[in-house]
Amino acid sequence: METGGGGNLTFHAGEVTAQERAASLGQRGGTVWFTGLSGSGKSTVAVALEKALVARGRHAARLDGDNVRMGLCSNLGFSAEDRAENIRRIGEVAKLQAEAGLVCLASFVSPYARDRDRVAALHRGAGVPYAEVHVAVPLSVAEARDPKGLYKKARAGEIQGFTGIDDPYEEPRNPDLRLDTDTTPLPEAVERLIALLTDRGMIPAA
Ligand SMILES: Nc1ncnc2c1ncn2[C@@H]1O[C@H](COP(=O)(O)OS(=O)(=O)O)[C@@H](OP(=O)(O)O)[C@H]1O
Ligand SMILES: Nc1ncnc2c1ncn2[C@@H]1O[C@H](COP(=O)(O)OP(=O)(O)O)[C@@H](O)[C@H]1O
Repeated sequence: METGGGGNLTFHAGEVTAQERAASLGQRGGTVWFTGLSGSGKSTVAVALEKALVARGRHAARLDGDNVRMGLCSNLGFSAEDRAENIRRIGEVAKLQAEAGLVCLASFVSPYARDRDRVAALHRGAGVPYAEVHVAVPLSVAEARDPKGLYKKARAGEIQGFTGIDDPYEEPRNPDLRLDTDTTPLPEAVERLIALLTDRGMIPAA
């Protein structure tokens, strides 16, 4: 894999172990990757989970599609190549946050399984806890919600390559959790996520 630096880079390790960091912070941290159609509820669920975690004295941070595309990824569009680069960059940032001991909540459409699998492999290769959550609703539900009016624009031909309309969404084959937000109320989704985070050792049991 191209690593940049013309082969002249050497990783500089720190002297704080993951165990020492976890003891200092009171949690191990990790990445929760939310994937799903626009309007499926990724951001809504991540915001509620972050609030619940912080209320419990846990350390969490969010990375969110629109927000990241306003800064770190402002040079990227929505072609398959740009989406791959978007997810690659965010995967690296999520891993850095998780290695620093945060519970990183990453909410991205991330429609391609290959891009998601790379992020999962990046974390697993470094021994960083990771969970993939499919925030799932039928397209008809996402389109009826249309919180930003984007489906309407896509149907009118004002946006091309919109996921679910004229661009693919590859459903996760084996997610760690599937949340059907048309039938799962938000508080129940948060409870199930806290149980998942605890099970994966990202946060200690209450
Ligand atoms: N063509 C197209 N397809 C999908 N989504 C689009 C598109 N154009 C703009 N938007 C808005 O951008 C948000 C998705 O950005 P992501 O970074 O999550 O996309 S991706 O993971 O790189 O596919 C997405 O945000 P969410 O609605 O929060 O998912 C949309 O608001
Ligand atoms: N149980 C639920 N969980 C999450 N969102 C829900 C739920 N029920 C209704 N919604 C609504 O669905 C919309 C989801 O929008 P958003 O969170 O921005 O989705 P995404 O980040 O996936 O694009 C919001 O308007 C939210 O209020």
